[in-house]
Amino acid sequence: MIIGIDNLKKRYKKEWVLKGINIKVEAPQIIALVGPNGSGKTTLLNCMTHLLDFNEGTVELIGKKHTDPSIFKEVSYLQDNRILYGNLTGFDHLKFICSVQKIPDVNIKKVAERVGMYEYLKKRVRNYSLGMKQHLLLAMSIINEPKLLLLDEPLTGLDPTSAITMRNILLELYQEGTTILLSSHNLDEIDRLTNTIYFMKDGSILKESLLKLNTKQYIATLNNVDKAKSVLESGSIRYINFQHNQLSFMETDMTLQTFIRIMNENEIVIIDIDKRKVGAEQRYQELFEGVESM
Ligand SMILES: Nc1ncnc2c1ncn2[C@@H]1O[C@H](COP(=O)(O)OP(=O)(O)OP(=O)(O)O)[C@@H](O)[C@H]1O
Repeated sequence: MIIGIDNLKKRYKKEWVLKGINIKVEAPQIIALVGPNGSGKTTLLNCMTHLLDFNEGTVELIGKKHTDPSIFKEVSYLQDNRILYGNLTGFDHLKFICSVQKIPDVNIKKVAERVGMYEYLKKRVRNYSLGMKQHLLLAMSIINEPKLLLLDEPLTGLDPTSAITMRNILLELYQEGTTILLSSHNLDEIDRLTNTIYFMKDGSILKESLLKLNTKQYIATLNNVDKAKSVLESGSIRYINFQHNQLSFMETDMTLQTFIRIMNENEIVIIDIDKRKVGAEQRYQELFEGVESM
């Protein structure tokens, strides 16, 4: 098991901020953790990596209990607010990791080239821009060639070129067999990286998250949406409310042919029908911005 999280619960004083998280990952994947501010993403990553204790549940990473210190040979965590030392160079930071983890120094040059920070490797970190710091943090996270890479908001502060570099590196690592779990608010980037998204809200992973993205969604404009809704509800067919005269449905819930047949049988006129692929942004809006789901 690469990630095995079972009923993880965490509270701060009386407030439960993780309310029973379950995640199972058995083969390499890229997974995105998406949710509004305060939904519990950082807390979850911190609990997984034993930076925080939790109240209930278990966490297993790379087949070992998360408290086993030996996991950090194979698991890396790029934290959101990780502290770097201004007076040290990028090289010093990487060298430190190499000595602690007994990684050969030749990896420093290799990783610096890979993330595009070779030119400023010997500069002091206090002279780095936000994006340069993010490069260094990424280099520090991948120098051990981890099997599992956890990243909290890795795209913060990156210009478009750096974001592309980051994306390409993550995709390469995935192809080499690394599992990646990242939190991000950048839904366009997430769409380019993966269609496996866990949507988090108030400390839980939403069940709707299990819907695979990139399935087709149809949006139908109808002469009588209310009637269409009650017909679909009576057949327990899932739909999504849209504008006042539109509703939409996923092809996984009902084929287009079935929809047309049901509308015809009930004398509902289909004025227009549009098709699109469901991306992360749209799914986010449906889940968090009040576009109702049944
Ligand atoms: N040290 C703490 N003490 C008390 N409550 C905390 C603490 N850290 C986080 N919280 C609370 O836990 C909840 C989850 O916070 P968390 O930082 O995990 O959310 P997040 O999804 O990572 O948010 P963001 O997208 O803003 O980074 C929030 O309600 C937050 O206020």
